[in-house]
Amino acid sequence: MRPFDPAVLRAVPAARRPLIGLAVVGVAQGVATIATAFALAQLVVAAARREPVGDPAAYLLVVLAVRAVLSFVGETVAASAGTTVSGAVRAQLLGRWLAVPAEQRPSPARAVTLAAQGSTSIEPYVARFLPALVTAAVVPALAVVTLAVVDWPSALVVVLTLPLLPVFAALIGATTRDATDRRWGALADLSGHFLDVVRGLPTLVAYGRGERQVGVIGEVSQRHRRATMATLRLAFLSSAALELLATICVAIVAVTVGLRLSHGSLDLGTGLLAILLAPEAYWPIRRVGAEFHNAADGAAALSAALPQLATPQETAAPQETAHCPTPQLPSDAEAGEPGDWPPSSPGVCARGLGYTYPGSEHPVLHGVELTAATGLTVVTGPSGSGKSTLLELLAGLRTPTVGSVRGGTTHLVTQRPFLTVGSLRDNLLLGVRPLPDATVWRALRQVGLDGAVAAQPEGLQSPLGDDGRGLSAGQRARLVLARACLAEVDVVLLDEPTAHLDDESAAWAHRAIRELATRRCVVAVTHRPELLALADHHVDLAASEVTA
Ligand SMILES: Nc1ncnc2c1ncn2[C@@H]1O[C@H](COP(=O)(O)OP(=O)(O)OP(=O)(O)O)[C@@H](O)[C@H]1O
Repeated sequence: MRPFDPAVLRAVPAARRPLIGLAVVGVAQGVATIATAFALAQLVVAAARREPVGDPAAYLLVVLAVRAVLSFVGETVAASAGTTVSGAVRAQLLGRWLAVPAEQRPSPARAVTLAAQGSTSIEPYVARFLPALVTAAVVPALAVVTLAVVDWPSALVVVLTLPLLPVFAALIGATTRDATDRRWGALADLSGHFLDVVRGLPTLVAYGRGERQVGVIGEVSQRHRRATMATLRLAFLSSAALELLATICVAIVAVTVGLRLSHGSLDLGTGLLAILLAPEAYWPIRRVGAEFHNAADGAAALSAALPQLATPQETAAPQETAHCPTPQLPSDAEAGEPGDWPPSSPGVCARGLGYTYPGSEHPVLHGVELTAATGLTVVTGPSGSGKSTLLELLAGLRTPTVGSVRGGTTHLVTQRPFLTVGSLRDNLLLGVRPLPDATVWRALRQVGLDGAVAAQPEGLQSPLGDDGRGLSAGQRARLVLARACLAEVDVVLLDEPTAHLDDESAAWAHRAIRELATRRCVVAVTHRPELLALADHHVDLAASEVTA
């Protein structure tokens, strides 16, 4: 975890302008700070010597006005930079995770933590810590150079004592890093556990195990609380330590200036300037130390996000590849090289397909051959034989360990299809271009859901809760089947589309799938013999062979 990693500028292009803006304002504020010390010293000297104070006072007012304007601009630029960068990181993370195969994505718990709280914590890091870092880089240097010109003994004291602050800050930072890492680990555990519990809550309640989770979540939360309190204790202690050290250093400068003033070896103006400039050399570094604790989460989140935002890793080359003919059955002679295959060509083809989950030693799929064109291809096999994995490979969500997949655009209906808060219409057209109501009703009719939707007072505009709340499991299954019918893709992949349906609803759905297969390539995983009976092609993963 570095205070600032320039890789951010490469990985998040949207961060460049705001961060450059922060640096420019920071330098201008540094110059204005030094000018204020000069103006104040002049005014005090003029007043002490009973000289006219009009000019120095006007000069001071102008400098203070400039500082006020710069401070306003600085706060505005910092606030906008914070939201811009944190929003850009979140958007880029989500875009990247959607673009890469599942095995290159972080675990759901880590992804949720990084995209939600992690990205949010980047905001204070950019808005508060980075401006402090710029000030710490500019103001002390300007103060020391100015001191060296006007009063070199004071400059010498500052140069000798100033490095103590970063050294202390670095020592404290190293301890904070461990505490922050522990906190992040506890937070990821908490998020992951909470996500699992919320997902499995209906099952846990059904089996009377819901209450037990209260204790488990309580225990994980306590771990997170303890880690947070440890970080806070460190933050308070380190701020106090840096404050004390800086105060002692300024006092040393002040005492030496005072002694020389009383000896008459230093004039009032120079002594005053030295006393005004000395704190300016220390406070920016103190502020960095204080802000670092507020921003430690953001810095940790950014360093965790940066590798994810790096240029896409080369996906592992398949160990062996096989020629994949066009699935426009059945002529191999018509097939070009795989690279010649137009992406929008209907159908999908897998050759010598094998897949091993990361971290596992045993392949789930091995040597699967499948060629599917317009029509219905049914995949069967015992539970755990890799049917869902095969659909994810055909959809391009996973990269085959062995073999190759070629195919047109796909629409995958998983066993846990995504339904979101919104109207029925929104959910039906999710990921589909806007379509007229008549087309939507036709799709609903095909799956036998038109009656239930028409019975709702608001029809297609009827609201739906998160995860399809408001519909039965069977209605949800038919809704996502209707959505698949509306999707303008080459290949529709269905994972047990009628698993939760009664026989009558299943018959509706089977008819809809059969109708869809007259114009699309449909690959359906099922345990239902009725759907198998409608298939044009059959892939049995138990036997790992194709029968027509
Ligand atoms: N994310 C994962 N990481 C590791 N192993 C996994 C993962 N998902 C599935 N598996 C394993 O891969 C195997 C095949 O799983 P898959 O879900 O593809 O089977 P399936 O044939 O669809 O089963 P079912 O008919 O019960 O739905 C199983 O042994 C499962 O434990």
